[in-house]
Amino acid sequence: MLFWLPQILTPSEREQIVGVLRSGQFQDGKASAGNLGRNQKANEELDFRFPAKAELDRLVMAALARNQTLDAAARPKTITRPVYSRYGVGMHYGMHMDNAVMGRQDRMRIDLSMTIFLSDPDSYEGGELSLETEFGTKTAKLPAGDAVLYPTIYYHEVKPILRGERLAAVLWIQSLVKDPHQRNLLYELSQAADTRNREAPDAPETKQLIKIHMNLLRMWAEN
Ligand SMILES: O=C(O)CCC(=O)C(=O)O
Ligand SMILES: [Fe+2]
Repeated sequence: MLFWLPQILTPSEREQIVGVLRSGQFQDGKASAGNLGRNQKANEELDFRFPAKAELDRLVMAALARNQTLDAAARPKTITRPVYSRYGVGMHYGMHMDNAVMGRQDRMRIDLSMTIFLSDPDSYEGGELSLETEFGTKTAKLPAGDAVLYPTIYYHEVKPILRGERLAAVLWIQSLVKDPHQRNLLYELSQAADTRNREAPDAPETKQLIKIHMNLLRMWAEN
């Protein structure tokens, strides 16, 4: 399941990030690519040593932490720091698989990938994120401040930029629930439980839904 998370960043947060990126030091994205992605990757990324990056990371992490859809859809255990990428005209990231495991000392399994779109989609041409799913090719080119969240099980690419510039923040998540199917069932169940809890908080089936949701999550969550 692919999730569209509208306005995960407020307009002012997005502007703050873009403002810092305007004066940022970028380096060749190949530096951070795994072996699998290096040849496909033609973009630039904010230097991880750039002093203002820590402040941006805090801002993004706080935005992720308050997003309830993300919590229900991903059940995050660990979230990487964001990579801030810049694609100018002609840049792209060809078809690749993201690494299944990241980190050196603190290794984490990668279950979900996320792109937060930072540029107004009208300001650049091309630059769609395109995913090869079991339901065919799905593309995302979202309004600035919106994010797409997807299980890291698909080949995907960023199409070449034909005009303008595409800024994005990308990050990866280890979930408490590693099986995408179980995660999706829990997401739907939490939706149903929330809806019934709003409509009929005292109904017996509301209690039942909440109980099943909690106990399935307990059964499937691994720490
Ligand atoms: O920028 C994007 O939308 C995705 C980038 C990507 O696939 C990656 O960094 O692995
Ligand atoms: Fe990727």
